[in-house]
Amino acid sequence: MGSGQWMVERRSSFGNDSFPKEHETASESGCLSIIVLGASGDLAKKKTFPALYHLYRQGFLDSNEVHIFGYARTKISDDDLRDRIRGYLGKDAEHVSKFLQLIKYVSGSYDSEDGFQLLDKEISQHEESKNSSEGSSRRLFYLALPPSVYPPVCRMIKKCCMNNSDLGGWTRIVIEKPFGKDLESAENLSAQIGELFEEAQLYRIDHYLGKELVQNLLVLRFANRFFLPLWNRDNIANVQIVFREDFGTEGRGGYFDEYGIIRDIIQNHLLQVLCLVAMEKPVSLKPEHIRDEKVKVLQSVLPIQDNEFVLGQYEGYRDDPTVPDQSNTPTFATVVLRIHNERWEGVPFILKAGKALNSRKAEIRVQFKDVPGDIFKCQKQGRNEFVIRLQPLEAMYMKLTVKQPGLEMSTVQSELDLSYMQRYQGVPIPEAYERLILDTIRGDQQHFVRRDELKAAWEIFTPLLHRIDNGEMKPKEYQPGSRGPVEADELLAKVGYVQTHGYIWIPPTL
Ligand SMILES: NC(=O)C1=CN([C@@H]2O[C@H](COP(=O)(O)OP(=O)(O)OC[C@H]3O[C@@H](n4cnc5c(N)ncnc54)[C@H](OP(=O)(O)O)[C@@H]3O)[C@@H](O)[C@H]2O)C=CC1
Ligand SMILES: O=C1O[C@H](COP(=O)(O)O)[C@@H](O)[C@H](O)[C@H]1O
Repeated sequence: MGSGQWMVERRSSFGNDSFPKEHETASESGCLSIIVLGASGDLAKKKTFPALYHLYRQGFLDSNEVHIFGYARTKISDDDLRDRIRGYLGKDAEHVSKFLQLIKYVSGSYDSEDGFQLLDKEISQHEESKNSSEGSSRRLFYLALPPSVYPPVCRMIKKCCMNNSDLGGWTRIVIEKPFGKDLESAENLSAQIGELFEEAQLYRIDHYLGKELVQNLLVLRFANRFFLPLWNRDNIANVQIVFREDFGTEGRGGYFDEYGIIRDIIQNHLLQVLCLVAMEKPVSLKPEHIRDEKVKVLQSVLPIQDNEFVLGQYEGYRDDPTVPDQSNTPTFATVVLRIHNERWEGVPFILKAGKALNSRKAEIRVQFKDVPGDIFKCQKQGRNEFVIRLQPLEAMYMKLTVKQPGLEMSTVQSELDLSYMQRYQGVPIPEAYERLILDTIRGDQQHFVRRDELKAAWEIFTPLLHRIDNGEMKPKEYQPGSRGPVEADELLAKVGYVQTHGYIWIPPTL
């Protein structure tokens, strides 16, 4: 699908221009209701409400016009909900308690009209209390719920909770991943939701797109002359996009076992990062132009080869009582993707993700080819590598060979280092959810996954996932706290990644 098919909402304050400009928020005048569905759950408590609190603290949510509603089946009072989330908000008791007063809880089921009619009544009362003219109010529904209930919840919202939008008001829906389990189920989900809402009303959130250094990727690539001529198959040997966690499934074993590491991390978070690393320059920064380019890259990915992936499961994973004893679910995977286009033919994109490994970090490693005609005989010391550390300790560093300081003419591996903590002292880096929720209020879909993008992403992984689901693949066992299965390192070497021995990047200290 091309950009022409996507309807843009009339009152999207920033969606169509390059960078959001703070002053443009002033044009949003109707009162704003933010409804967190699944308010009793883990994501709501740990991410959604804290993000809303931080936006409130920074003045992006004005208490004169915003009200927040929690909705779930659990029967609790407003104060019970406030007590559940208080501890996740911060230490400033006065602001925390003012924020909590903005929250009201409504209990109801996800598939019957009673609860949603009650919710609508509460929202309308809030809108009336703010003298918001009908048609100008804004309603943001955040589905912090398991995907199985998205269709009934969307039907109920459509039936009971829509507001008029004739004076610039809107109703928007934020949907959490996983968006389906394979191509068919994702398309099915998209079709059901698509019958109810326009694409411009749907915000499929992938929180990796809200991370500071992920948001920096397009600037880095397209605003710096350094990178333009180098960013291609002539110079780059391979690209790794890596996610590691040093803990296991931690109480989410039941959820995780149904999905596995490919659906939980690789098909969404890492693939989104790949798109931004590999896509061509968009015509402009309009969301549709960017998303058009992302779709093109995804559609250029070749089928995954049998000898280009390794699956793993950490020892002890099945001890979790919510995980079946015979579970085949991978907690680790390395998958090599090949992009069949002029820029990337022959360059392996290695996506690696694992739970219970030896460290917690997410990074992109762009490894350059060897310098031809090595007069310094320095090639064995390692290749140039450009590393973008997404977390923790956001940084970009470029591993390069320099003369060893001193009288001798010898070479050593060193780095050009842009560590954010040192370079941007005192500048807070916003949480991904904070930024993305603000985008939804502003109507900027740039950092959200479009329906055709989602389809193309599932097309890449569905054949492999089906083979895993059918029990055709047995993951290799690895020790918790290790690098993962040794076969994964062997695969890396086979596709051309050259590990630098004896060099470790040490984040600078203040
Ligand atoms: N937790 C996390 O860190 C992350 C979560 N996500 C995604 O966000 C969404 C919410 O996640 P999370 O908060 O962890 O999920 P939870 O399992 O905590 O579910 C959220 C709420 O949904 C209701 N619920 C749970 N199971 C069902 C069910 N089978 N049928 C109907 N309602 C149910 C419960 O509320 P009640 O019973 O009160 O109605 C629950 O409090 C999911 O799609 C998840 O994949 C994405 C990234 C990270
Ligand atoms: O979506 C998910 O992400 C988290 C990791 O997020 P991060 O921002 O801490 O890197 C992961 O733990 C979880 O399994 C997954 O569902």
